[in-house]
Amino acid sequence: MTGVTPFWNPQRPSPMPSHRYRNVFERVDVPLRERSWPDNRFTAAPLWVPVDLRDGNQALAEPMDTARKTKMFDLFVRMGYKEIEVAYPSASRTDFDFVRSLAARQAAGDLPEDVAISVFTPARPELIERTFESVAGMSNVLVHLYTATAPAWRDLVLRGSRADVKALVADAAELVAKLADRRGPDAGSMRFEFSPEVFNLTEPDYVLEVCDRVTEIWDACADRPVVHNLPATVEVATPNIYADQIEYMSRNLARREHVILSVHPHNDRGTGVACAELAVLAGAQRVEGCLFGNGERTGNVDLVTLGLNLHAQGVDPMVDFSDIDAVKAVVEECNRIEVHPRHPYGGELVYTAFSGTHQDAISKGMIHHAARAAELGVEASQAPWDVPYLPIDPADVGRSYEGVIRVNSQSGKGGMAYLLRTHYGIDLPKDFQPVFSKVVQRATDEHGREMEPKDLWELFRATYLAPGEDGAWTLAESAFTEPEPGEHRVAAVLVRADGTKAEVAGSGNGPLSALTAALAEAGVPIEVADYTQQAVTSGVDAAAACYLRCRAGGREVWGVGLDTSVLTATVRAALSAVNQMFD
Ligand SMILES: CC(=O)SCCNC(=O)CCNC(=O)[C@H](O)C(C)(C)COP(=O)(O)OP(=O)(O)OC[C@H]1O[C@@H](n2cnc3c(N)ncnc32)[C@H](O)[C@@H]1OP(=O)(O)O
Ligand SMILES: CC(C)C(=O)C(=O)O
Ligand SMILES: [Mg+2]
Repeated sequence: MTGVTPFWNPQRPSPMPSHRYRNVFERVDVPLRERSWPDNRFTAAPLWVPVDLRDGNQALAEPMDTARKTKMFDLFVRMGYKEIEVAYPSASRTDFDFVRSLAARQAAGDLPEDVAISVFTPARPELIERTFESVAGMSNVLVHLYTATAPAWRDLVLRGSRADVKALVADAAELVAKLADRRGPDAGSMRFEFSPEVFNLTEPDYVLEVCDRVTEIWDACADRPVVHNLPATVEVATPNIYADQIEYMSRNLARREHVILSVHPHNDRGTGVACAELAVLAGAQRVEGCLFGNGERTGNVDLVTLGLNLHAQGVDPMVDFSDIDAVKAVVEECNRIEVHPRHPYGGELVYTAFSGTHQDAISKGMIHHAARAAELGVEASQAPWDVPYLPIDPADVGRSYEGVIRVNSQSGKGGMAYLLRTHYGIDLPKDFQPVFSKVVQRATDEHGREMEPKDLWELFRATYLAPGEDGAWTLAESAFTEPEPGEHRVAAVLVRADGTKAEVAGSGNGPLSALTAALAEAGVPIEVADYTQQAVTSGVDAAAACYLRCRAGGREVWGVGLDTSVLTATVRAALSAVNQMFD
């Protein structure tokens, strides 16, 4: 991209001082000229590690107490996470005590043996020692050591040269190894993780050197592989750059077969998920993140989105999201932060269409899906999913179809027809849908609000059913007979709009034509252009629905009747039309 504005682009320079920031290429040059990640594909889930109880927790205005931490930890276990970062034990008594509470639970056999407990520490001897105290007696522990390695952090925060920072890390790694040895042969198993904080802004040759030194100190081997976790602590570049950085490390790390390559993207540019996904394609085997993306500033990468992105591509995420709302409720309660209604997969509105064309497509897609499941002889929940505009079946994550279509002024006929069909068992004839849709549009334009299914039903009832049931023109008495096969007669008392009565009779080749003949005799002639009768299977208290497209005096109206008997539904539909025509 050049800075020259082409003739077709009328945009002008903004008043913002963009020149103050450096392009990432000036800061990190990854010596990778050919990459394999663009051609790689997902075939299996990486190891997911939730860091909500440490990284997410450190970003909360009110950090979690033991009760909230326990609730979230138990959720992770239920969901199937096998490695959980639980605390920064040297940071606070709360964090330390929480680890001790897990130690007690582990001793009591109340923690699954295959769940590793990770604790986080900076490269400061007294804090490392405190961290080891917190996990005394525990097994299946991961000690996670970190130090920033990027130039600005070396110069401004740690105030040391490349060699100084490497020595700081090496000393800390040695202390970790020593304290682990001191636990003795009977102590439970312990593994190690190292994070060069701000990896993504660190010179590739230097970060490789630091990581390799740690690998050596911790003597990475088949029995005790080392985790190297490469964070995008502050996201600064497009995801392809991060992928290049990860592929470079994956290709060049020493004892690669004994290194578990992990990533830890944050979301400052809003591309944390893309970074994590490309990093996995580039060789990462493990991903740290938080549920719904809580974390410092714009958050850690979102493990819900990552997991369900895999699910949506046919790859098992190996973590249970089948009750997403239960997961969300715990996360919201523990973090005291609400999940946005548009949040991928878990937001309240993400399986909902308000717009007409989307609703039409979803409605058709759902009918097709049900038919396909029947054809294959499988449950709808097991049939291949191809419903337009819904990347996954909401039922996979425990959502009902209730909110999939919601009607407002942006909606069309498909949406309201879907709601009447699914909530009230009423399947409006195709030609009738645009007619009622106009009525709905008028109402939504007027009040500007959403129409819930019950509002829609009320509008339908008031517009079409009420005129046939208690409109101004009524049939006081009626007797339908069939003296000969195919010859139908009706004798009735019609009460006119002004309250006067007329005795009328009519005959025809069916009850409806007999009735229209009688109505014509009474001065309310309607010509039936279309007749649709339908069984109602659920929703309303009626077995039959009748729809009549009627004409009179150059006008056309639809009469609708519902009843347990087909004949009464037909009579009501005719009166519905009469009352709309002759009001
Ligand atoms: C990217 C990340 O998420 S990193 C994790 C960040 N998380 C947190 O900070 C939450 C918990 N932290 C805390 O509660 C506190 O910071 C504590 C208890 C750990 C330490 O508190 P304090 O001793 O008061 O130190 P403070 O927080 O000011 O830390 C700054 C000092 O640590 C040093 N430091 C920071 N990170 C590291 C590290 N990874 N390794 C070694 N030293 C470090 C700094 O250079 C600075 O040293 P200086 O005082 O010599 O200049
Ligand atoms: C893994 C640690 C150091 C971290 O949270 C980060 O760098 O974002
Ligand atoms: Mg982080």
